[in-house]
Amino acid sequence: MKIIKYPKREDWPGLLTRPVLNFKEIEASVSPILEEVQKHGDEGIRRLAERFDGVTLGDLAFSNKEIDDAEGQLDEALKEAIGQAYRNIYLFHQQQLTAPEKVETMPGVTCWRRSVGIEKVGIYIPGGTAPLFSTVLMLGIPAQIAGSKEIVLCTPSAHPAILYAAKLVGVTRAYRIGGAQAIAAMAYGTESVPQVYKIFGPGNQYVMAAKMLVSKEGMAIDMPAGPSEVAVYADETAVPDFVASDLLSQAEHGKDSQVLLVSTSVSFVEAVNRCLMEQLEALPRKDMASISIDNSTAVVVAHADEAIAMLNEYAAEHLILCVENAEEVSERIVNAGSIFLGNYTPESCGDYASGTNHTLPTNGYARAYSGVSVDSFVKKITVQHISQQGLLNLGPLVEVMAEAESLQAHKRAVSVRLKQMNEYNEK
Ligand SMILES: NC(=O)c1ccc[n+]([C@@H]2O[C@H](COP(=O)([O-])OP(=O)(O)OC[C@H]3O[C@@H](n4cnc5c(N)ncnc54)[C@H](O)[C@@H]3O)[C@@H](O)[C@H]2O)c1
Ligand SMILES: N[C@H](CO)Cc1c[nH]c[nH+]1
Ligand SMILES: [Zn+2]
Repeated sequence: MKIIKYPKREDWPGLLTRPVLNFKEIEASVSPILEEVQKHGDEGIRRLAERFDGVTLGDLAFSNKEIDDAEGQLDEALKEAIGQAYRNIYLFHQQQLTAPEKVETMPGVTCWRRSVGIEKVGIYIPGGTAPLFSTVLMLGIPAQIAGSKEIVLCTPSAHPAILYAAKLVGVTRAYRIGGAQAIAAMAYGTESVPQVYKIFGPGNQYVMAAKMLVSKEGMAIDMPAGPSEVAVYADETAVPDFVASDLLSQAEHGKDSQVLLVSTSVSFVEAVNRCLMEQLEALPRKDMASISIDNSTAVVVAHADEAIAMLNEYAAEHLILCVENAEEVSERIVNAGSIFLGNYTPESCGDYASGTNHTLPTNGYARAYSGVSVDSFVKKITVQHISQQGLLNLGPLVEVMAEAESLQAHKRAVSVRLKQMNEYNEK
């Protein structure tokens, strides 16, 4: 792990830049993929799957039989774990649905908002390096709670746990399509894949770039959720072995994942680094090969205030606070996707089963975006009702405002009603 001690303030931006993402280059390779699907539909998808996944696709959709048979291929312990994760995630997300409250802004003028599930949603489930069936729960459960009628799933992996989870969350159609071509299929629609109204889900840099490109063309997306990352802020109350394990857990997502440790203690950082090396060496050879710590950095700062300023500038997807008074410190964090407090709250628990959502903004987007929630799957429609008395109260001031904007037809829509009410009252 690279260790940087007491960097100058002006060096922070360079230090905190996610090093591997060059959006211009990635977009240039993703644009032709989108075009191929737009022009050639299913055939384009098949060609791209051969090229990028090395597979020859027959039917693009998983059959009902494949989905039904998936359950039989999972052992009981995994099914039970998925079941408990489902219940925790459901419980946490269900609280996010709030009942509409009617507000009387003036006597006789009532306004409220209704939440309506987006009817057709597309969820992308990463499966290039690992079959992330937990993501099916993270996207499917809020879609279910929101009341989305059509849930289309795309993934490059045919792992039975993905298909089993898809059935649990009520996916209507599932397709064996991965990468940017999956995003294109759901954005434009093809002979087999229906076009959706909003696309959700994390993925590698190609998937994330594809989502951003189709969003420029008007497709709604949840957020830019690319390669996973974690920042840990730890002091001497933290356990170096635990911190090292958290850093490795996100480095495991791929070579483009970045992990960052911030601390005010040089000796603590060095202890974490030793643990990191020991843990890496203890891994079986095949796992060792898949974890890269090339993008791991530890920064030692002089003061807690500086650490908090740095973390707010970095805006991590996941932020673990293993410091004294972690909850108080968390109140000072304004940019992060999801925060984990204390020595016994590993990020892995949020990744799978504590209840919160693991689809979160990466690459600094946590400055402006939230992670996925039920809100991401609903539209809020405002409704209002004005009684005759309400129009008598509100109408005259609308007439004044419309007149001032030189919009006579707007004014008339009020005047015609006020006039009718006056005539009626005079009779
Ligand atoms: N931010 C989040 O909330 C979050 C959550 C879970 C996972 N993730 C991230 O999701 C990612 C999963 O990545 P993955 O690769 O395992 O699976 P993936 O499903 O995202 O991508 C695999 C697909 O990428 C395409 N591809 C591969 N090489 C390509 C190339 N050179 N050009 C164009 N397309 C190419 C292939 O078609 C393949 O099907 C990881 O980076 C992980 O960190 C993020
Ligand atoms: N850490 C990933 C991004 O939040 C989610 C995940 C899925 N499986 C394991 N981890
Ligand atoms: Zn993870």
